[in-house]
Amino acid sequence: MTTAIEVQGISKQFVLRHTRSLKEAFIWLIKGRKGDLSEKFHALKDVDLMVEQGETVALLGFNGSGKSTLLKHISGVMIPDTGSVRTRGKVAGLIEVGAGFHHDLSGRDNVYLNGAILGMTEAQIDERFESIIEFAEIGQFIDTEVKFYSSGMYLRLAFSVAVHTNPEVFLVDEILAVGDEPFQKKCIAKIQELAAEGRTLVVVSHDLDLVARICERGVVLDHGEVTFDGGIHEAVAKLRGA
Ligand SMILES: Nc1ncnc2c1ncn2[C@@H]1O[C@H](COP(=O)(O)OP(=O)(O)OP(=O)(O)O)[C@@H](O)[C@H]1O
Repeated sequence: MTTAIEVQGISKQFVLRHTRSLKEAFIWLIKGRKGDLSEKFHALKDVDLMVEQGETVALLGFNGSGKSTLLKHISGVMIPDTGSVRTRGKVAGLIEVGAGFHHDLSGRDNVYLNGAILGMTEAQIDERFESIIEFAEIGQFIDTEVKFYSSGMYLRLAFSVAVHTNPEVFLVDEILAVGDEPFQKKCIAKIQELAAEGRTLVVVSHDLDLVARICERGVVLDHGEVTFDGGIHEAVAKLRGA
């Protein structure tokens, strides 16, 4: 088996409070700048995660447990303080929906811009363009600036571009909640199709019934630590406190 994602001992700290009162800063100065003036906390603590090619994994946990932070490390948009992340093959992430979109450009231009950011050549985008707008069902709005799109339209186009990059590893963060029901069904079907083709999938979602349908493995995070890693049904049961 080939490893698609290898996360080894990663930790990530965030600064809780950047600003301090003058008094606090003064005391800190006269005490010889001892300690750290900013308050920090660990969003991820020594997390290990090995995912084999073709595995479908759900990252589960309560709000603030570190799921999105871990996904951002896998996608490469965040760098860990310690530890390492390695991925094999093309990774496409639907993490911050339409993050690569430019508001003042049309849907069409954004398909090219976003497609290029996600590693497609112009010729590949030309070839897949019709299929991208067809899947997104954007139709006549393709030449409208995306700042006038509804959040659902934005999502459709972003999702469509991402799936058309033919990623080996597909990362999805809670985006399925944004679209309407028919589009959600279509996205889920597409995700299942990618999984059936042997693509690697990592999904973050609070919809436990949905992830149980899509994923085989569940990784539960709690305060930045992995507390369970195993079968999806057991992971869901753990989270539900069963
Ligand atoms: N850029 C950042 N700067 C400071 N704190 C951050 C940053 N990103 C995330 N955090 C904090 O890290 C913790 C973990 O956040 P994360 O978004 O990974 O949680 P999550 O498990 O995805 O939560 P949710 O289910 O609410 O989406 C939270 O307390 C969050 O406030």
